[in-house]
Amino acid sequence: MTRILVIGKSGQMAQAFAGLGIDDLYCAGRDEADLLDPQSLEKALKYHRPKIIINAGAYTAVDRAESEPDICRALNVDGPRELAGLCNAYGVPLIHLSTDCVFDGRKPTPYLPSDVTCPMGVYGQSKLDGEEAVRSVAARSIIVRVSWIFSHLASNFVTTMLGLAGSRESISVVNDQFGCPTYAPALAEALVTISDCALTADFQDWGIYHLAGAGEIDRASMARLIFEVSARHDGPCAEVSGIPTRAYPTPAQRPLNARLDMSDTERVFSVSLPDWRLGLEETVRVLIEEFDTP
Ligand SMILES: NC(=O)C1=CN([C@@H]2O[C@H](COP(=O)(O)OP(=O)(O)OC[C@H]3O[C@@H](n4cnc5c(N)ncnc54)[C@H](OP(=O)(O)O)[C@@H]3O)[C@@H](O)[C@H]2O)C=CC1
Ligand SMILES: Cc1cn([C@H]2C[C@H](O)[C@@H](COP(=O)(O)OP(=O)(O)O[C@H]3O[C@@H](C)C(=O)[C@@H](O)[C@H]3O)O2)c(=O)[nH]c1=O
Ligand SMILES: [Mg+2]
Repeated sequence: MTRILVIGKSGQMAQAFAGLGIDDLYCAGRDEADLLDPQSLEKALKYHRPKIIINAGAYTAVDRAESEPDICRALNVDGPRELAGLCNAYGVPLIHLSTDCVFDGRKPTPYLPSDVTCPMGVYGQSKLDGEEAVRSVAARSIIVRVSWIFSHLASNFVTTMLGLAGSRESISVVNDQFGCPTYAPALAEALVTISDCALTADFQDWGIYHLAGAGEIDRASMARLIFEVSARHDGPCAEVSGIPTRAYPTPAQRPLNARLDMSDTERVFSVSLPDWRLGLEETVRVLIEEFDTP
């Protein structure tokens, strides 16, 4: 029996869910549940008859989205809308993941779920439109905005930094983008707790929530910490020189302030994530073991 059906199999969060080793949690890859093919979604829903669905499928290439808006919107807006419609029809609540990129980062303090959104790029706009599509279609949905996910499971800022250090002595990294890094396995565990809460008979608190690792940092300091941990494990290291975002132009702009206020999530679900640095230790240790294994 499938209690929790996760949309996604090979992605970072999907792998983190699979890694929890929960018997009645099933991760469906796009061969089985394709966000671009509503019929396959319905087939998966009918087959697994889940109590709840977590959508971990998405288009996540922030820069590439600027030149591929159609596929980005198909995956982040149209797919979630179809999924939400099916969840409604079959009476299944939906947990949908979103991002700090729905904000423009101008707020000086951490963002509340109720703060005004203003995405700065195609990815952020698509995630915001996806949130609205899900909320308007599914009577029982929880949008969880997360940020700066990392792990040993897929490409992310930590793997990028360690990879670059293999061939460079010094790396320039932006020091004016602040956020809350989030360890994928800890996030997956917390999302299962949120699912369990949502499945209790008297749960009514559907809506938008924020969830990210405890502790905030800028990207350059995060890179330095990555190399500090790596040095302790005899892994690759590089000097980090902090630069302003305007000196590192990218196709898509990221919010300078990506920090999320998680107090609603703590209050409603009694869930919070541990300090992200604990996850960094584990991530770097495993990655270096993998480098060293012939
Ligand atoms: N990574 C980050 O830093 C952040 C991510 N998020 C959000 O978290 C969620 C998970 O992100 P993450 O795990 O990092 O993303 P990944 O890019 O690692 O994984 C993307 C997932 O999307 C799935 N997918 C792609 N195309 C389709 C399709 N046609 N049908 C079904 N599934 C498809 C992939 O499926 P398959 O398994 O079949 O390959 C894969 O599992 C997303 O909603 C993202 O927006 C929010 C903030 C930060
Ligand atoms: C590789 C590199 C990046 N950077 C900057 C670019 C960018 O502003 C920042 C982070 O780069 P990345 O491309 O790794 O991270 P990015 O893919 O933008 O991460 C985002 O992904 C999406 C999916 C989200 O939803 C966000 O929460 C966020 O996690 O670091 C440097 O300054 N120097 C470098 O050498
Ligand atoms: Mg990226």
